[in-house]
Amino acid sequence: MSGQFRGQVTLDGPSGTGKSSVARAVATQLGAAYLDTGAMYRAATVAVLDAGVDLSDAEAIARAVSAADIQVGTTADAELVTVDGVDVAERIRGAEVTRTVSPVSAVPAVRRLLVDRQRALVAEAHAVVVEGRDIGTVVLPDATLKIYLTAAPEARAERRAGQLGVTDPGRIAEIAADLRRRDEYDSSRADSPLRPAADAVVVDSTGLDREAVVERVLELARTAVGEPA
Ligand SMILES: Nc1ncnc2c1ncn2[C@@H]1O[C@H](COP(=O)(O)OP(=O)(O)O)[C@@H](O)[C@H]1O
Ligand SMILES: Nc1ccn([C@@H]2O[C@H](COP(=O)(O)OP(=O)(O)O)[C@@H](O)[C@H]2O)c(=O)n1
Repeated sequence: MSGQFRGQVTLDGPSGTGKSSVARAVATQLGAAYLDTGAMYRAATVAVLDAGVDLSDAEAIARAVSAADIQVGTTADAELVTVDGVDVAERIRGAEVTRTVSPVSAVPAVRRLLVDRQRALVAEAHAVVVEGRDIGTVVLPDATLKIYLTAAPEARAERRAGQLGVTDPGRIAEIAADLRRRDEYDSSRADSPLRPAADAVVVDSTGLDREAVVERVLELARTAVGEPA
């Protein structure tokens, strides 16, 4: 970038495609803020689990989320996630939250609440990279650049297994089944389903390493603001 980047870059896509790692690197390179909206839905899930509400009761879920003080950081180099003042950065990555997050995030009142907060956080930044499932379609429909990241299911399961330090083939197959279940849930919900925005650039990361994906997104960002790629 010759000057300072100003604008919004959105990264949506299924689990394990590289959204978080790519978004963080791109934000750092652009000198932009970074928002992990998945961490917000995961933190909301912590609040729901701790409130002990019935997971089939959408109203009770929404009440628990709106009663909680959920804070997330907006810088790429440190993960700050708290619920009612308690650091939950590790807990939100655990199996219990991962299993429960899709039903919680399918509740429309939860989405309204968190989308409002996402827009407020983004409004504070001159440049921002935001990752999630509905950022290009719903949260920031006028973003400067929209990326929809995909990768073959096997690659995604292997990456997630690598991240968790899992090598056992049986466990890798379970991880693949979990990813599939969550993606189906996220793609088929009525409110803000996972899908590419009409004007998103689809980037398939299957045969690319992380650095190549980051470079591709940076090129697209330079082009989007009228600089030579
Ligand atoms: N292009 C890539 N090739 C191989 N591994 C990757 C690539 N992009 C990301 N990874 C790794 O895959 C894992 C999952 O990436 P992550 O960014 O958490 O994905 P997501 O946010 O989409 O779930 C991480 O360990 C990350 O370092
Ligand atoms: N903008 C978003 C971001 C996440 N989510 C939900 O939150 C879950 C966790 O998101 P995440 O980005 O942390 O998930 P991973 O890609 O890291 O597995 C997703 O499976 C969705 O159910 C959402 O509904 N909308």
